[in-house]
Amino acid sequence: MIEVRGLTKQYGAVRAVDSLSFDVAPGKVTGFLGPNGAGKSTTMRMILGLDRPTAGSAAVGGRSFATLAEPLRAAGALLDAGAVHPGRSGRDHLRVAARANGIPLRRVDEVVDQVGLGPAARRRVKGYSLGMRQRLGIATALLGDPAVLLFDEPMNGLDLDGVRWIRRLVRGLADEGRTVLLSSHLMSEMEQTADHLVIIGRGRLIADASMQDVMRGGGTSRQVRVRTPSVDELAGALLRRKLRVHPTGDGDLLVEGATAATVGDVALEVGVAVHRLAEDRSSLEQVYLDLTGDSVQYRVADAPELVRR
Ligand SMILES: Nc1ncnc2c1ncn2[C@@H]1O[C@H](COP(=O)(O)OP(=O)(O)OP(=O)(O)O)[C@@H](O)[C@H]1O
Repeated sequence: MIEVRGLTKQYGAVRAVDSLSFDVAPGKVTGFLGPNGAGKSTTMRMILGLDRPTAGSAAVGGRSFATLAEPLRAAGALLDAGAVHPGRSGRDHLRVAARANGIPLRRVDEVVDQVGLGPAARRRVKGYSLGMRQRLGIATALLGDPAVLLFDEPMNGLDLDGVRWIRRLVRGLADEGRTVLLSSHLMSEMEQTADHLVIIGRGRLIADASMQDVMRGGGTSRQVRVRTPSVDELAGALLRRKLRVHPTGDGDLLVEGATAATVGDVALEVGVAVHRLAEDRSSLEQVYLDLTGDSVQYRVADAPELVRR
């Protein structure tokens, strides 16, 4: 469990993180989203005790991370995959980290296997591709077998196989009951991976809700596509019910702000045949753009159910 309460970070004139409060629950993948500069990395660094908050607090497993003697056992993190001594082999890097944290050295080979670093573990980090650095960073995070994991953009630099691997890895870690906080700007990946979302903008909380609720909250752009041989009749009936209807180029109708059930019921009432009926689900990307766009303030006010407190 991660508990963030009133967390604030001021850098000179810039308020990078502004009174942020949220929990990251165990057994789930929590996606951490926000535009560039929103304060995600700063928040993660404060959770890990790497940056001192201007105000507020963050606790990992009920304790302030900075006070933990062997932090890698409490929480593992991938923050900056470049932050490894380039002259060391991956394996040596892991051995140093294990020793410093009282972790048995046999864990080194276990995590090397787990992340699929293979023989590359014995080569100098200097020659690693970005993908290999990401795997090494993740191996370091897993070393202490921690209950809490923070991954900042772990998919960066990975090819499709690597991205799929991360998806399975974080899912597996959450299914084992661990707390997983994952930031990524890859919306389609987030949509497939996260159970819960914390979305921030300009250092402030925009949404803290399940993926389902966030997607429902984006329901303003929900529309239904319907195909009928009686286009005019159905369009007329829908318009009489104050629904907005647009013909598509290929003979279907798009009905805004309605569910498939509503459109189906209207068709039944007026006795017209329906050959196809489908809800166009908004993508997380669209919902995210709506939430983090310039109208953020209004959207939040419009959708208070997306912020738990
Ligand atoms: N050490 C620092 N000194 C001054 N300003 C900083 C420092 N670190 C971050 N900032 C500023 O704080 C704000 C939040 O940055 P942060 O890196 O946390 O955002 P982010 O959401 O992680 O963005 P990105 O997705 O681009 O990594 C930005 O305006 C950034 O310029």
